[in-house]
Amino acid sequence: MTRAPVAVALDAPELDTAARWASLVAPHVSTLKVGLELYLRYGTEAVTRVRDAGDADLFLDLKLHDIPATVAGAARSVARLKPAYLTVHAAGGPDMVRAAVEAAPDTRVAAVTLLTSLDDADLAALGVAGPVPAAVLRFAVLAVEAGARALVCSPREASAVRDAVGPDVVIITPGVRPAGADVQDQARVATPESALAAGADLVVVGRPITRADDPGAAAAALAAGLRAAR
Ligand SMILES: O=C(O)c1cc(=O)[nH]c(=O)n1[C@@H]1O[C@H](COP(=O)(O)O)[C@@H](O)[C@H]1O
Repeated sequence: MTRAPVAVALDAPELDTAARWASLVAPHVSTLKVGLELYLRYGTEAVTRVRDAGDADLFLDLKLHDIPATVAGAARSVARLKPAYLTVHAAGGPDMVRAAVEAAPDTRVAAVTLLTSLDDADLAALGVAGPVPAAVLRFAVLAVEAGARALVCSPREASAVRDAVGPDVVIITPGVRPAGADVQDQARVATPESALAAGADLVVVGRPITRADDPGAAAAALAAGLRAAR
């Protein structure tokens, strides 16, 4: 059975916990995501342990955002780990995105458009021209023109982003919640089924799976829901 196009966000303070989650969910999902919480504490050991725990693609979510030379150096530092995906912030600008792409040729650099925790009021307060869907499209197109082969946006923008960037760019959507689940700090959310229907290739789900009583069962249920919807 093919595994569901889901990246489980292994956001835990302890590597043992993340490795346990990885082994429970990996039979059901395509991708395991190591983010800042784990990587800043454990470094490359986090990647090695998660890989050993679960056979799945590795998504390294470091959200790099700095001047181009610094991001190139950072991307080079982790490129040897050969993650399937590495995130950078599109807001760093096209030169920065290009620097990451060139420094990590064997990895799909994924440009984060606008964090899924932000809404129109946040954009106004930050002085970023909105509304959200227009800003996401702007960042998406700039990042793809700079060489990004993957984009991160919320499911709500996925369809417009797909129309703008074509079929070859991988669209990744966090801000995903099964119907009725607590949205927590996410502002722009949708269900996993509607994210895929809108054109997402990979949905990112963290707490609804990892904080469930049985993360393996939660991942299996989510995967089954996606299969049924397709
Ligand atoms: O790059 C990401 O993965 C990301 C981008 C974004 O805009 N929003 C977002 O939530 N994420 C990540 O996706 C995961 C969402 O986790 P949950 O809210 O627990 O499902 C976290 O690991 C976030 O760091």
